Amino acid sequence: MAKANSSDFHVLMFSWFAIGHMTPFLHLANKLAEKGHRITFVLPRKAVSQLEHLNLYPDFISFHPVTVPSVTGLPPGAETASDIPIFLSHFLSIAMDRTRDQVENVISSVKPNLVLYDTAHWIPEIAKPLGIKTVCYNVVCAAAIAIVLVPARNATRERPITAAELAVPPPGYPSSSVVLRSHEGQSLLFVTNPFGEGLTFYERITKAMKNCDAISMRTCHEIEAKLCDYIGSQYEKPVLLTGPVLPEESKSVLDERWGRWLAGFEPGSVVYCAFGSQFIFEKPQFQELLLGFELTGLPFFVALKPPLEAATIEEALPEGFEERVKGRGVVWGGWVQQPLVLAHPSVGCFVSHCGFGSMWESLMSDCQIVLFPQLGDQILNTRLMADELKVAVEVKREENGWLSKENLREAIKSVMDKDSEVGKLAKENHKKWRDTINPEFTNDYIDKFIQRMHELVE
Ligand SMILES: O=c1ccn([C@@H]2O[C@H](COP(=O)(O)OP(=O)(O)O[C@H]3OC[C@@H](O)[C@H](O)[C@H]3O)[C@@H](O)[C@H]2O)c(=O)[nH]1
Ligand SMILES: [O-]c1cc(O)cc2[o+]c(-c3ccc(O)cc3)c(O[C@@H]3O[C@H](CO)[C@@H](O)[C@H](O)[C@H]3O)cc12
Repeated sequence: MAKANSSDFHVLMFSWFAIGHMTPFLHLANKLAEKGHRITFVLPRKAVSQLEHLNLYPDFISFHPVTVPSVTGLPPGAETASDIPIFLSHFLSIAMDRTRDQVENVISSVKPNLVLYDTAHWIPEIAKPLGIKTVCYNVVCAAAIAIVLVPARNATRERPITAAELAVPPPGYPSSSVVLRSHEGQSLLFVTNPFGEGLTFYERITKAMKNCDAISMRTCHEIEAKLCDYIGSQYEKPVLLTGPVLPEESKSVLDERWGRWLAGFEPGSVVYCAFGSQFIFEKPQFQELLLGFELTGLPFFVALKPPLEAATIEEALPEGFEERVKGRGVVWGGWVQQPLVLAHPSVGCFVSHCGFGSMWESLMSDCQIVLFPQLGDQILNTRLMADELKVAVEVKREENGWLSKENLREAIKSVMDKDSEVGKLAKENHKKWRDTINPEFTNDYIDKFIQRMHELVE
């Protein structure tokens, strides 16, 4: 490929069919577009309308929809991970692989300078013969890759990884604090389960990283330097960091009904809770969580999917809950504009699963942060936030993983009570990090990333 300036540099993006992946890819597309690059963003048809409002540069970023084929095991109409329970992700990855011909056609006709992708391990097989460079862009923390998705683990289908193995980091892993506690290895056992035809999750992601020209990550040296270096040495590849990549502006305003409701409370008093685009609670845990919010006595705004055993939020609420919290608590089963909710002056606390997207959004907000991680990578994000940066509090679990309403209340109180030492410390540390990750800092990361991306294609 010929040398290209920003104005004629064309990037094609193709990420895992999940809102938690496509959203950070699109944030990066916006930053590249801001500096004159053109982007073709290939994504499931249905996701176009879900993400359109985040496209800040429609003249530079074109969405190219692909048709997600029907696959046995995948519910009809499912196109992204939000449409399915997590245990069906394997079928979605089969569907993703079956879009290969469509993706190949777009790549051949667009002839981008570079393809940025994740999960679709076959992208380099298409791009390389056309002389197009590829970058595998990871939107989970570096720790989540380094702890299991590296050649040093040498996991195979025939010899699935065990919880005991996962309790010990791989040889050379450079952190003693961002690790899994003994029972937490369980949450990563899925990596040697099938994830696409003839492949495990481990094989798929390690292949995606082995075949690319460079690995990229949505993180920064200031938080994960050693882990990024470890990944670079494991794969023997250059590692390009993009930094946190969050939009500074938004095209939308907060829905009037939430804006009006939140405005009825004191500044910094409302507790907001959300668990990302995929996670679904079981009903008993869902109800206990709500009872925990009730116990705090604080106003709260909970945005969660209805639990597994219920079709609607209303039918899943604890007995008498609605009357008891009337006027100070809302439980909403649909999508909310999370970044705008976090930016609302009345919101003072964010209770989350610590998905990587929510992690960065919480770090950039003014809110106190309470974490209750559910899946493997979220546990490591929580270690970063609560143990390394000390900006958040993790809710204590019972031995069996259960979150009690009392423990949730304690965690929230510990950051929201004016006189709490824990709360003061978290607030101070949080402020330091928010000040560090300022627009100049994030812009420098993007400039460096762009420079290295251009060097790669020269
Ligand atoms: O109601 C909602 C829920 C979520 N969101 C947005 O959806 C995104 C969710 O992404 P998260 O990474 O936090 O969480 P998800 O669980 O959806 O993502 C998943 O895939 C990406 C990984 O990095 C995460 O760690 C993993 O949990 C965030 O940007 C959040 O602001 C909303 O805007 N409204
Ligand atoms: O839970 C996870 C623990 C871990 O150590 C690593 C990952 O990595 C990824 C990942 C996915 C795709 C990539 O290209 C790179 C990394 C994880 O992603 C989540 O996997 C789920 C699989 O069931 C999927 O449903 C979800 O949408 C992905 O965000 C998780 C871990």
